[in-house]
Amino acid sequence: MLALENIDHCYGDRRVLHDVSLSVARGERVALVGGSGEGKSTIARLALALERPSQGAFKLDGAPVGRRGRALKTFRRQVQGVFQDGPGAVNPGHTIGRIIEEPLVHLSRHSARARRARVEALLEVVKLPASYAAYLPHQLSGGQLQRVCLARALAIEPAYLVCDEATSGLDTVLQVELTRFLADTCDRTGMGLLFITHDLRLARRLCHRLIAIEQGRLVDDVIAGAAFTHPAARALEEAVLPLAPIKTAAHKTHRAPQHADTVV
Ligand SMILES: Nc1ncnc2c1ncn2[C@@H]1O[C@H](COP(=O)(O)OP(=O)(O)OP(=O)(O)O)[C@@H](O)[C@H]1O
Repeated sequence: MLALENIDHCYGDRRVLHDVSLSVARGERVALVGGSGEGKSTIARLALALERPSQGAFKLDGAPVGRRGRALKTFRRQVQGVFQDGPGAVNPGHTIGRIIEEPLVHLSRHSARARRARVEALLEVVKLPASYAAYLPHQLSGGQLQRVCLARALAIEPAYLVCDEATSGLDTVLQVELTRFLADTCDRTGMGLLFITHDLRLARRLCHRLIAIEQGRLVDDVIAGAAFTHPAARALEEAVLPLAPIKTAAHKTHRAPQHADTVV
């Protein structure tokens, strides 16, 4: 179990998280949803031990997470993350193959040959040609780099994965394929997933449980099939864009040309 317990978090004298308690069990897929600036990425950074909470406990399998050295390395072997900013998350001077291989070098005992085979398999998983292993990051699109970051995070088969808007830069077909792959991985390996997103539909499709955050407070926690009850969470649900075009005054005055208007 990856668990944040009664977390308060401050930047300077500004408190951005208030008494947050959130846990992800092995094999469980939990979505954290909320609007912009509500505290989702802060929770992602805390869950990945990239920052330490101002107050409260952070535990992995019941034990407090170590702050440095071997304890932190053990944590990194178990918990990996993917953020939205693909280009910012990779070394621009390293090849794609080296980037994906990196956690295997530091956190596993794979031989060089086994690492190369794993890189190839991971590229296939994220729908990139094996030849991309030799490319540099600037030769890939933002969405392709996003997939490289996902491959890197999955390389050591972590026990938990934290995705912060990790599929947001991808087209819908790829999003569906990769979320299906993530779900399969969780079922197959028992990986726990904390999936942070603005996209409620994606969250409901992928996750067992949905947690809503507003102004640094967790305000709702429901199973995927159930409706939210808190007004802020319901507002997220209702804020889905309608399929019809938005009607403006200009729509009314600028009538689209009818067949009869057209001079042939
Ligand atoms: N390093 C920082 N220093 C100061 N304030 C910060 C820092 N990081 C985040 N904040 C503040 O914490 C609050 C929560 O930010 P956070 O990035 O966690 O929100 P979010 O829900 O992930 O937003 P978005 O969906 O827009 O990425 C915001 O008010 C933000 O300004």
